[in-house]
Amino acid sequence: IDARYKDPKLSMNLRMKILMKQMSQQEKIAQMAQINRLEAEADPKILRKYSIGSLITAPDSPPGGDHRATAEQWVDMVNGYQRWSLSSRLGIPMLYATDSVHGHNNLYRATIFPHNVGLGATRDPELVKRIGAVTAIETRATGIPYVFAPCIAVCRDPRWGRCYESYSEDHKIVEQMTDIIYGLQGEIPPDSPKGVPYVGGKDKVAACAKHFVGDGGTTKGINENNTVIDWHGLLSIHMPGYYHSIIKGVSTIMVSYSSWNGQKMHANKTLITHFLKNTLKFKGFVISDWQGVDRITYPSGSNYSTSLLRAINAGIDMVMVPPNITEFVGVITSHVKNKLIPINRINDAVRRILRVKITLGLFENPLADYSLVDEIRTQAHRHLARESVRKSLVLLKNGKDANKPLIPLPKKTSKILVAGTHANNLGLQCGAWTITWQGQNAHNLTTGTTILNAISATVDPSTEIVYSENPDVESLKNHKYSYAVVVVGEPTYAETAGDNLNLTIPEPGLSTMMNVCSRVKCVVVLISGRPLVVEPYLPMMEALVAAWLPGSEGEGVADVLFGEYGFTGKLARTWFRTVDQLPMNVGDKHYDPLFPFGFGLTTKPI
Ligand SMILES: OC[C@@H]1[C@@H](O)[C@H](O)[C@@H](O)c2nc(CNc3ccccc3)cn21
Repeated sequence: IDARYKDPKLSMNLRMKILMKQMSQQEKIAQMAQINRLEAEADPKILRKYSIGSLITAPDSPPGGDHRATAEQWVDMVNGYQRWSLSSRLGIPMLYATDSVHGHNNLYRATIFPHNVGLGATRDPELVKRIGAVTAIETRATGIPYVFAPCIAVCRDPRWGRCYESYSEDHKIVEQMTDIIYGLQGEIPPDSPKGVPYVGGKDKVAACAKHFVGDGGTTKGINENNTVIDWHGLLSIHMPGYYHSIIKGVSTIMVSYSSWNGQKMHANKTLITHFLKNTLKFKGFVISDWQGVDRITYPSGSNYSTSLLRAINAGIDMVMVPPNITEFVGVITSHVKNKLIPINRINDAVRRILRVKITLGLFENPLADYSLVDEIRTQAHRHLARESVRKSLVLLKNGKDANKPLIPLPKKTSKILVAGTHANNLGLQCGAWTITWQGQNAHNLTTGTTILNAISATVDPSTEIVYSENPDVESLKNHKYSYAVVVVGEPTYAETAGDNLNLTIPEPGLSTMMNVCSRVKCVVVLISGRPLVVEPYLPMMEALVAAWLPGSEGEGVADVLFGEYGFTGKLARTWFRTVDQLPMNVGDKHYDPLFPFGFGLTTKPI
């Protein structure tokens, strides 16, 4: 074995050449697989037998299945797999991946940031870059060098279950927010060749711009469905985020489950190879989504061999969770033998994968250590998340009489009511992709500060706080509350589970809001992944705040409610009146929103 490919003193191209020359065809093909870590857990020897390219922490599979696993346990788990990979013939390190889409959200105690819908409302790319840097540190602290972020979808219909993963309906905001890549990967040096992946250091991670392309433009927001739009529309709305990500050195790009004008993206050679690789000169690797190859056919997996042939020839370099590694290698080997997949397609894919691994320094530092575990959930990280929450909240109404604003709320008063399902529930305020894929309606899902905790910590000690998730009408008669904070909103949801055609405020939150606000001067804090139907209830609200999915640092909500800081957030999404107006986006000819794109009342800090 000529092991000089492990020598960081050699050039990237020389190292790749030396390595590829020695790789068997089977070892090349196995590099194109990203297997579910549970497959390797069941039979770790496959990591020695095949030179498997990558492993994924499928959502809901923390170390030992323990959702409260410590950072050290994550490091030990990742290193365990890596040692098996290093014991393979050529010892090519595997690339371990996870979804850190709003902080390292699979890690218990990690700092959880607002989901992208809130970050778009901050209009602050510099803030988002800092969020990327913290996310990289907390992810690397667990030994993981690759994340499936940022999602740069341009959500054009809030009925889409993933709309909260999109920064905005306006591609210009999405383009700006690709600055998160500088935080995740490090700032690409100015003399770097365009389109080439860049990762700058052991506290940085390889990023993944997703989901290519048009994921946010499907009909009625139906997840994984069809995006009907002409070439100009696709290029001007859904594509610009990818130019900007590539210029900023993004290492990988994930393909969308959706179709463009009836053609599955996972089989679209024109867009993946001719446009992304040849026209935009993207030099990192293209990865499928989970079973995205299987879903080329309906039912999923009904003709895996054909799906795999079409996906690889379309230009996909790495396949996320093939059914099993043996079949994956077998099927592709036979397609190559039968001249259905050209060997230079395999070589192109492997070169791209190795380029990212070498850029990451994975060969010289394949094993992680505990050196960053004390960087998790530091005060500095919590303060950044709290700042993000403050800047993401949008004040939509402040006073039935605009001359008598309710916010900033007085800290010192006799008695206040805090009500609502979302007032004291960390799981609900973080949303999905938190500890578990779908998230959980659980108070102590992870560590953090609920909105109730934050209010209690902010008001004057002499102020009495009454907390009731859903106060009964009796208790509201002859009340003595100076005002009420009513925190209600959506359940947690991910992907198709979040598709919703009516977008009403769910019960019991709606009733709680009506019971309280018809009797007590109230500010409603809406915890949601998108705009919801509020027009009929506006008159009874004294004030209304869109808080989106703020994450673990609930103090950011109290900070602006009580005037520690002023409201500055601006809508990054049009707030419709009724769902039959949808889709309705800024710039449309017929535009009659309840609150327009860019709307947001401001307040002065006290
Ligand atoms: O988690 C990996 C990817 C994620 O990065 C994509 O954005 C998303 O489309 C996506 N969906 C799944 C499928 N969901 C799943 C949930 C729990 C266990 C296994 C798979 C995986 N992934």
